[in-house]
Amino acid sequence: MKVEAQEISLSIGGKKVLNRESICCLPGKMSALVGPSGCGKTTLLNCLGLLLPVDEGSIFIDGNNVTKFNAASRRKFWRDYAAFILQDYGIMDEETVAFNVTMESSVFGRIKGNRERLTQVLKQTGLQGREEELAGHLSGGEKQRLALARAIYKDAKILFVDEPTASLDVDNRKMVIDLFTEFASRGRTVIVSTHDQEMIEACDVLHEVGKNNAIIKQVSINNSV
Ligand SMILES: Nc1ncnc2c1ncn2[C@@H]1O[C@H](COP(=O)(O)OP(=O)(O)OP(=O)(O)O)[C@@H](O)[C@H]1O
Repeated sequence: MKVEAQEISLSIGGKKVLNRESICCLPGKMSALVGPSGCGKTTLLNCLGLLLPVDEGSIFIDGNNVTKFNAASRRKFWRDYAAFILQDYGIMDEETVAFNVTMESSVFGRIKGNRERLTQVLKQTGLQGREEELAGHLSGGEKQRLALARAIYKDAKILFVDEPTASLDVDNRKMVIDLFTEFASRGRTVIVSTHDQEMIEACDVLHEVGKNNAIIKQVSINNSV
């Protein structure tokens, strides 16, 4: 799905965080939001994912203006089309790893959801065999990979990602970048806020936030899915 912002502005606490920012994120591509700390990457990502309202400008999903979506429409968008990997990971510490991925409770100790797929995504994210562990017992990097496992399990059309490699070592960072690349290669839209040079190099489009909509690198639009 195509995710587009046209000249969006947002002030928070009297400070203009986004100033007429425009961006177009295409399906099948990884789009990076880059720039120095505090330039508004997370804020822009949250606006694109309809987690934050904008003061001015418009957001379009596949050409539909979703700027004024009400709460029910936003919830439907999040449920049916979006997956988020945000800085707090959105992990439920009191629940098991399996629940955090499938979002379905186990019944009498039996894991619900697609068991085969669960096993597959946990393997892909290096969390194999840890289905029954409490998520609260995982390290920061493991929680980050758990959030990734949930997003892959859901196989959402659009993946919104904030600093996905921040707590990861070299091997896990490569694994995460490869997973996003594979996700995009299947026609998914990946939008990632990042400082990570390796992640940036793997992206198809770099959008420098707060710099008059500067696109530093852009793949040929003709190649888009
Ligand atoms: N809820 C908030 N209340 C007050 N100020 C905020 C809030 N959210 C963001 N800001 C401010 O907006 C600016 C942009 O923040 P944002 O988190 O989007 O930047 P960023 O580019 O993602 O930074 P980083 O790379 O450090 O994560 C910052 O100056 C920040 O202090």
